[in-house]
Amino acid sequence: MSERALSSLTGPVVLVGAGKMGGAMLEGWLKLGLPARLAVAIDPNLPDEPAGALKAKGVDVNPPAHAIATPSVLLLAVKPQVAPDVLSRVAPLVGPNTLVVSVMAGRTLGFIADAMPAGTAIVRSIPNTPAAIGRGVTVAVANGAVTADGRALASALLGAIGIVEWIDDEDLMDAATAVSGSGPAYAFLLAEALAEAGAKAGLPAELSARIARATVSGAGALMDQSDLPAATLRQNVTSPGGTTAAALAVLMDEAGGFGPLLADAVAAATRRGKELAG
Ligand SMILES: NC(=O)c1ccc[n+]([C@@H]2O[C@H](COP(=O)([O-])OP(=O)(O)OC[C@H]3O[C@@H](n4cnc5c(N)ncnc54)[C@H](OP(=O)(O)O)[C@@H]3O)[C@@H](O)[C@H]2O)c1
Ligand code: PRO
Repeated sequence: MSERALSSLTGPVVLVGAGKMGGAMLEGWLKLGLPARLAVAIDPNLPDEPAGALKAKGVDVNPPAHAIATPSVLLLAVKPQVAPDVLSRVAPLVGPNTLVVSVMAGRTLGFIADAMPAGTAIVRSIPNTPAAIGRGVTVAVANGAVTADGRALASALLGAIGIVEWIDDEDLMDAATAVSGSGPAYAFLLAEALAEAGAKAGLPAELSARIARATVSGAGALMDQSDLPAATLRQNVTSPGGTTAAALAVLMDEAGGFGPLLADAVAAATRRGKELAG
């Protein structure tokens, strides 16, 4: 995190919901220089182990509300389904200079604004779990109350855990959630399904799982380090008349292949995001 971003923090960064996503983000910020004295985590039923790990790093975990200074940043990382209750509880913490950053799928800027004091600066974002290793992708949109400084602070915080793509049209958030927010699950499912397919083809199950996992992560790493388009990397594997071409004839079938299946999956996730808007 840049020194400029850190120095703009006059109050704490308060994390509401220290689960998988919020916990990974806080971890990333601490690693990148956020002083633990500026980190507060609110998660009333956080199990002893993660709570102890945060406390050991100096994070203030579940302090009484009256002991929390007005936050510079309030990060909302609870499940969208509990948002109405949780937002009404944390709204009194918000001051005129607090930047509220949400990572909740579906919940709109308007919904969050309605729960906060009038004029609150809000960034709605959707990160993904590779954030835990600094390789996240976050898509973000700001409401009209976010100043240039607020956007720079959000960029620094979200950029500390990977790349950030700002959009102006909030209507695109549910589709972005379906692609990059949920996307890591599709890649992990590919590794699982490839392992099962290898076992069905006669490989010992554990060997199949090992080589499938290493293949999916190796292909991702190759794509990361290459400037070539994904299609070219695919073509580089595909010898004319060879084994890959035989597999791709199935996977690239226009009616039943990967393309239409993934389009259906992304459409389903996009619809679910709109339902979660409430
Ligand atoms: N996981 C992802 O890949 C991902 C990606 C992008 C965005 N998101 C978004 O991130 C948010 C959290 O998802 P997650 O996967 O991290 O879920 P999670 O692991 O369940 O984290 C949510 C945390 O919030 C806690 N919580 C519940 N009620 C609370 C309250 N009143 N005050 C403070 N904390 C409370 C939960 O505790 P209990 O377990 O005790 O209920 C849990 O520890 C969701 O809105 C999701 O849409 C997730
Ligand atoms: N995980 C959250 C969900 O499944 C949001 C994107 C990834 O709803």
